[in-house]
Amino acid sequence: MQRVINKLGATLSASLTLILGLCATALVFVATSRLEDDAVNLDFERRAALRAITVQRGLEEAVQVLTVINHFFATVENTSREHFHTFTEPLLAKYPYIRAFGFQRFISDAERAAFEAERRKDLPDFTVSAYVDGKIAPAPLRPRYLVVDYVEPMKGNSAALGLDQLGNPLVTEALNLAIETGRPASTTAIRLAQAAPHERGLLVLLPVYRHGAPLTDARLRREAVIGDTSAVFQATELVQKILEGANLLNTRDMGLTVYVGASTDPVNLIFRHEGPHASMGEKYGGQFPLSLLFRQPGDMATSFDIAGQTWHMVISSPPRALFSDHYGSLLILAAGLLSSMLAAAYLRSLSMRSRRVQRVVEEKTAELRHTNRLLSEDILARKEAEKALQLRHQAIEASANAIMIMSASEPEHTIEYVNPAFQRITGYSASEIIGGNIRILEGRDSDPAGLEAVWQAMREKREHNVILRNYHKDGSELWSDFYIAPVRGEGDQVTHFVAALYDITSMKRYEAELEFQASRDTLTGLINRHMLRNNLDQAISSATRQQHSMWVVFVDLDRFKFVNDTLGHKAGDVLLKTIAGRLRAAVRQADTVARLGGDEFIMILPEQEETLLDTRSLQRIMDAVAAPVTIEGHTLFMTCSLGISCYPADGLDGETLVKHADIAMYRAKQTGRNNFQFYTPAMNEQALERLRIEGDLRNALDNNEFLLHYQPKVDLQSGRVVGMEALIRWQHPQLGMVSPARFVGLAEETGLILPIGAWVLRTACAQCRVWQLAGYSDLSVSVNLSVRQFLQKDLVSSVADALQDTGLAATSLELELTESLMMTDVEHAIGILRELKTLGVNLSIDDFGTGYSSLAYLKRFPIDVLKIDKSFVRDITSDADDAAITASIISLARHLKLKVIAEGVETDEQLDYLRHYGCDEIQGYLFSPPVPPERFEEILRQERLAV
Ligand SMILES: Nc1nc2c(ncn2[C@@H]2O[C@@H]3COP(=O)(O)O[C@H]4[C@@H](O)[C@H](n5cnc6c(=O)[nH]c(N)nc65)O[C@@H]4COP(=O)(O)O[C@H]3[C@H]2O)c(=O)[nH]1
Repeated sequence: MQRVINKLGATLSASLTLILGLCATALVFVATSRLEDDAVNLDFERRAALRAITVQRGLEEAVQVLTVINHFFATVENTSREHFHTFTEPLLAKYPYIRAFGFQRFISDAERAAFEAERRKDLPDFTVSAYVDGKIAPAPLRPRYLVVDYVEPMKGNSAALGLDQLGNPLVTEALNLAIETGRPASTTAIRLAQAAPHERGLLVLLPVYRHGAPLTDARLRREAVIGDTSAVFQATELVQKILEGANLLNTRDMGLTVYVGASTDPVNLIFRHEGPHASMGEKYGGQFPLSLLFRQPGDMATSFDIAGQTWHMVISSPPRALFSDHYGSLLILAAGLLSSMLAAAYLRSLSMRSRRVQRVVEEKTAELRHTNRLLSEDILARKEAEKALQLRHQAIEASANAIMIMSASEPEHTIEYVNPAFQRITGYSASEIIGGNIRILEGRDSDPAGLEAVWQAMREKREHNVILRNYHKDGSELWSDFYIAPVRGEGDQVTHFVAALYDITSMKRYEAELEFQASRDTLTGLINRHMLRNNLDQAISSATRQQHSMWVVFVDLDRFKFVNDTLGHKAGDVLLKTIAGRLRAAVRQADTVARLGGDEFIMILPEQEETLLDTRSLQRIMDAVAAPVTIEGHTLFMTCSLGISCYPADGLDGETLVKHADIAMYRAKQTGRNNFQFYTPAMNEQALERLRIEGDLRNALDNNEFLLHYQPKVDLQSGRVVGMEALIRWQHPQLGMVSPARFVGLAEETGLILPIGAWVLRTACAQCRVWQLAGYSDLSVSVNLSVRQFLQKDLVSSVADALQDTGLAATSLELELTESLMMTDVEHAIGILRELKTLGVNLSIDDFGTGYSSLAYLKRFPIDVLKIDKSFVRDITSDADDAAITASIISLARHLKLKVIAEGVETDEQLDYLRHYGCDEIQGYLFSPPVPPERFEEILRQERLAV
């Protein structure tokens, strides 16, 4: 298709070139031929004009000859025939085209005969004659005659003698004109009598006037005219002679026709000089088609007046010598045609050649293009490969991860390349590491198994991924996610290994931090419950391995809730942090201190070779907790209760050990707090029971299972019952009578102590009032207040309500508060106590001496009674310390003007001792245990009876 198009294009191009060439040639040719035409025409015009002017001048000159003859007549009067002959002879010789000179004379008819007669003297045949029917004959009669009188040369013209010219209108017309103008006048071409019939001549007349006659105007001239001189011109010869004389007839390059007259009427034709161009075809010599290419040559026609007669000349253009006239243009045409054709041919051949070349070029181009395409593709592929390589190289260089390339052939897998990140991550520069191997990153804690796995993978030429603990050049830990992969070269041979080392140190640190956080108690920084389990397991494992025993110590702060509720959680947190720090400081480094939550802590104290487990360590713990703590201006005196379980005796797993330590701690709580208790299996039973009764406790109040026992208080001076302490009892459906020691703590933990306490208060008040109304008006009742109750916001109002509702006087009510409760936050306690005192109730400190009561604070408490704890009373007779403490308390109370009462008096010795030291009241089994109301009433009655 392309070829066809090309071929067509070539042909078109050649044709176009030819056409263009021809057009250009034609244009040049036409322009040139026009120039040539113009030149030829100009030449023709010039030559035609030459001929015309030659003829005109020749005729005018000929007429001038007549003028000369006329002048002769005018000047020579009575000119004779001889004169005439003599005068005209040289002129005729000179102007051979003048056929004859003549003199015509006017004669009247009257004069005719005489005249004829006269002339016949010389010329016997002379007659006034005229053409009649084409023949010369005596002129018909007429008034006047213009008779040819003289004629020269006679030879050949003698026939004209005597001819009357007036019979010839042409002559008369010319004569009139000559007279009119005063100038020579010519006839048109006329047949000459003296010439052959076909010959035409001209008769030019110039009037002859009488001598001396005025000739100033036409009339005068008419009057004066006597005849005329004439010249007979043989028109054809005249023109011929004129032209020959000017050498203008020796060429036939142009035709020439001369007419006497204004038109080219053939009648007027007097001369014809044939040119070569009778017709267009002749004109161009059979080159008619070519003649179309040239501008048609025009004939030149010109008219002029000669002796009043219009002459007309037509000069035909000479035949066009196409090849001579248009040599240039034809040459241009030929050259143009030739060159166009040659150009076209050349173009065509060129185009053919060009087509061939083009075809070849196309083929070559296609091949080249194909090759180029392949080359381009190859280059592109190479470039892309290079680009990809460069990109990869740049990516590797820019990689945030350390990348190294190691030899696969070297046994130690020499490092051949490391990227910039390698130095940044490991601290080793390329120059330091290249040539070495990855062992440089290993350290004392590197995972041998992990490293060996990497080397094994390289030996087996496979990829491997492992988390390694490497080391930075500066010795710092460098955790890396290490990935290694073989690089295969030709023949699938492993030539290198590429290793990427993702620095996960910060991630590991973060993990460790998270782990730490996850293992730590956020408040205290101690390990938490979760981590405790691990530590316990490890400690158990260790103890098992070493066959050592181990203690698990459950530490519970006493009265922490009081702090938390009174000072707020913030203060509680500060307290916990302080205690945590103290606990940590109180034990060895190897020991574990964990916080379970709230105010509960677990300590793991493993036995060590050099330091065997000792209860002194427990005391150190308690002492650490007991040191005063000042928070927000409040000085707190905290105590704690410890429960200890021992591995392996009390349990073989962490959970059991903690549980048993908890039970023991609970036991410590039960036994008055601020002490430690070792776990015993019996405690376990109690704990189980505790769990059981906890559920029942919730319904006990609704089921009216509680009741109050009253223990009398006896005034030592009077020996009378002055009051009683209300002590709660739980009549459990299954367990029977349950001691408060078994459920009060639980009630306090569960919050049930509040409704229970309220019930106790109201019941006790009511009972006291009943008994007062029954006649024991001085009777007072004391009620224990738990921590929760003490911290209850509406404590004062609820107490007031109870008093009001029962009708008991406030002074008949004594509220017993524990020493440790008040000492936990003295200021707060003082505030509550003062409020209670506004009601008028009595306040006593229960269990006095068991806590860390500060005497300085004690005097600030608005209390009324100190109650010596039965633990002192119990041993006052056997323990000097207890006796001294008891005596001191009594003394202190007296000093502070407080009533002092001793509880748990069981023996007379105790009673004596107390009495001796001035104790005010006693309470104890010696007089009466706590008893139901009925029994108490009996005691009251018996006493009254005794009195
Ligand atoms: N060994 C011995 N013990 C004697 C003797 N005299 C009295 N007791 C016991 O000593 C305890 C005195 O009560 P507490 O110190 O207030 O100690 C009370 C008190 O703290 C608490 N409690 C009892 N009733 C209530 C109550 O209604 N409310 C509150 N918050 N606590 C109560 O339970 C604790 C124990 O109460 P109880 O078992 O009734 O035990 C009573 C009583 O039975 C004696 O001579 N020898």
